[in-house]
Amino acid sequence: MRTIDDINFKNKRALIRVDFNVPLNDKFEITDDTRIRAAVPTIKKILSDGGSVVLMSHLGRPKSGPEDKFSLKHLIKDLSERFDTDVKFASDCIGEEAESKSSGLQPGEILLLENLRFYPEETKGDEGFAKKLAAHGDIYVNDAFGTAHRAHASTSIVAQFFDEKVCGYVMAAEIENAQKVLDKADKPYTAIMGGAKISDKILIIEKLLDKVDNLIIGGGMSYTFFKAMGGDIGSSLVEEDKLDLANELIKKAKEKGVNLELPFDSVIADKFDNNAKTDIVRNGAIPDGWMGLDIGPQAREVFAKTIKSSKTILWNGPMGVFEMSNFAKGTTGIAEAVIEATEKGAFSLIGGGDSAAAVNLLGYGDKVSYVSTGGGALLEYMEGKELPGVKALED
Ligand SMILES: Nc1ncnc2c1ncn2[C@@H]1O[C@H](COP(=O)(O)OP(=O)(O)O)[C@@H](O)[C@H]1O
Ligand SMILES: O=C(OP(=O)(O)O)[C@H](O)COP(=O)(O)O
Repeated sequence: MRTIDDINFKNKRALIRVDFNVPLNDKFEITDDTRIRAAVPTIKKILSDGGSVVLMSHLGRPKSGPEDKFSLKHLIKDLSERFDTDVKFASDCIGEEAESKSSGLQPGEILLLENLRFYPEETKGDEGFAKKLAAHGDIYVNDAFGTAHRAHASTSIVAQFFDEKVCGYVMAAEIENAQKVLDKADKPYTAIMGGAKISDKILIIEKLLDKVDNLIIGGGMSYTFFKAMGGDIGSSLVEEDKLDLANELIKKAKEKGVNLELPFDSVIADKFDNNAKTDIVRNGAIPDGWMGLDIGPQAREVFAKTIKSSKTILWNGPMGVFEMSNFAKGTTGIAEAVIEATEKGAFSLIGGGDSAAAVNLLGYGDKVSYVSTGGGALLEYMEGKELPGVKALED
């Protein structure tokens, strides 16, 4: 795959697909800038060549058109400070305003486009929409590893409109690092999955069962499994149409001799609030009106033991709603076990927007082997899949 180092960007406009899907608090402040920080060297190389930069990204999962909370305008101040320049902004990613701003860019200037997902055409991979995006640049750069598993207009379809298409430094480094584990994972190999994007990530489990010795499932992901086994989960997060698949996966794990660990207990709450009333109960026995928001103390202990005896660890998805301090113990406990294993020589790979945020928030970012900007993308790569965002650069 060609990289930005193969190109001199002098007087060229680079259209860069970045993954600036960063967590924001209720004041729209960035709470973890890992994904932005990661993209800085790519942007700086292009600017120092004498080129200009058009940045495009999604933020969150807007359902129907523009929504203020998903606007990329919230990132302008951070980017302007970071690059010590007035980053320009187009309040629509396509159309006259955006085109006039991108065509008027001077060397050294940066333009940020509004959230691509304000158009359903983005996730549908619409060719007409991709062509309009392509008009913003002379060279296409994909540096959005975190979104490389999506065959969307800006991550994959757009590439066909460029003679020059290359990957940025984030993409190159992520692939190189993930490849190392894919080629040789020392055993015992343990995958830890959690988080909230159940419908996406549960599909990855089957393939991972061929690779790992232990599979730990915690966080929001676990309740679909408990419901599938006939347990009571109250109003915990669940993916109703994945119950059969969950049972199937439990069976397959047994057949393949993989040690599947689900959390024995949960910290439950009577509402989705840090100040909610809480209790600790056995999983599968959550009363109506209560929801599981973190793994419980017994689960922490059992999971930690497995993790500490592992030689390769792949973790995506927090064990609970770590953003609220009362539901962060599970994620903290697991992070500490991962660090202990790493200190004893294990290779630990942690990925995902929120997982990276959790690890950095705890100040553990430099104590694990590698923090990836991708969660779903990393898991799909580790399952052996070709990522559409990477394939589009090779075609
Ligand atoms: N039990 C739970 N109930 C609801 N949300 C949860 C639960 N456990 C974890 N989460 C949420 O999952 C989110 C992260 O999920 P996900 O996007 O899949 O991870 P990542 O971004 O690391 O790939 C976090 O915001 C966290 O609050
Ligand atoms: O946050 C992301 O993925 P992740 O939650 O797997 O880390 C990426 O920005 C992709 O977002 P998407 O899962 O809404 O396509």
